[in-house]
Amino acid sequence: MSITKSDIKAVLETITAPGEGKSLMENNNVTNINIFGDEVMVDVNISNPTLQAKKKTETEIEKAIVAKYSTAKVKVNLTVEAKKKEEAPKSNPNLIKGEKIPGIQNIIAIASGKGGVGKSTVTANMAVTLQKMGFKVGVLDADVYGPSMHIMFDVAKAKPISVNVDGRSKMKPVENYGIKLLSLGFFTNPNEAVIWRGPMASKALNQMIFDADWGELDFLLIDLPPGTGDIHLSIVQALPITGAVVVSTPQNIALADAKKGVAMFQQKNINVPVLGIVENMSYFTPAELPENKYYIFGENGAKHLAEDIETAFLGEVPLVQSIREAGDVGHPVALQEGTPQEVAFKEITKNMAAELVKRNKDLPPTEVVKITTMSGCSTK
Ligand SMILES: Nc1ncnc2c1ncn2[C@@H]1O[C@H](COP(=O)(O)OP(=O)(O)OP(=O)(O)O)[C@@H](O)[C@H]1O
Repeated sequence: MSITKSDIKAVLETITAPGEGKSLMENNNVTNINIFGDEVMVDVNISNPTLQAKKKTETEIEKAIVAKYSTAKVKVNLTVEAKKKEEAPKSNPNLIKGEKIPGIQNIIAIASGKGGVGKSTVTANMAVTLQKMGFKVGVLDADVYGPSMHIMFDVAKAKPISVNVDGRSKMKPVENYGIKLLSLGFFTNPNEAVIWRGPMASKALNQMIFDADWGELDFLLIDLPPGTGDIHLSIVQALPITGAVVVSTPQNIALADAKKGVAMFQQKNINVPVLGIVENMSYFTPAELPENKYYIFGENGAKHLAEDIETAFLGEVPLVQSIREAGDVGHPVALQEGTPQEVAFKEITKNMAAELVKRNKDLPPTEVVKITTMSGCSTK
């Protein structure tokens, strides 16, 4: 039986180049196919210049064709050419346009300048609240320093399985409380310290986004690592983020770092809209004195910061024991009904969604940020 071009096209329909999101055929990566008897020559152009991406694409093409047509002698001519950047609209010269990830409507990054301010707690509870509002929600734990989302969702021992989607093998997110979750924590040994460098982290995250079976999502929340270093730039560089939420306590030292976090997203070459600031641990309320408020870390600090830097203030979360306990046992407080904590997260989430609607009306989609000169994050 002789091999035809349409046979080869059908095989190439099942392969995706790393980071492209669509099959080689759908994405117009295949520029030419020539067949002489058993010899099959495929010309492919991809936009990811890493050696790994090139090797992976070549090998997958060869393997897939030979698996179907065992006598085929396959030659892949692979070239790399970054896709041309669309011009930003004239009225908004600083904005970067971009491509969305198929099936995922909004990617929200949750960040904090300082560590331990409750970024993961806010992410988990915002995810639960969005799910209760009827949205389809996914969470990606990108905290390279200490992933915790698998614990907060009570799936610490789970491992994502591999599933076949349209002939392609994909990672299936673990699900609990109706929320899909992928975490770097699923792939690391809890007893071993893992040092992720920027390019490694963004590669792992790329896979967790593009090679995962997220299905249709209204929201994908990304729990970023604390801080504003190179690793953040690598992550932001790898993903088309719709908007960012910055979490801070009212304490001066945390606020100074939160300001840096906001500034990072607002950098000209990153340009991710900041949807607002959440103030966590605003005041302490003991369970036995629910009317009392003790402003341990200062009062209204994040509210004032939001005013200063003209960013929305999304709301405050009190410091209460039940929030910590709920996180530890893997049952976020937002799952409760009618408690002050649940109401606080509902308010914050509604405000975030309102800011997002404004953002989506006013701005074009954010492009995967392209940074070429930043030291230590040479992922491209
Ligand atoms: N409002 C709150 N009330 C009580 N405990 C809280 C509150 N917010 C967070 N915590 C607790 O504080 C600790 C740190 O919170 P969390 O892990 O969410 O912070 P983080 O900013 O994500 O930390 P990291 O910098 O390690 O990523 C956790 O034990 C959490 O349960």
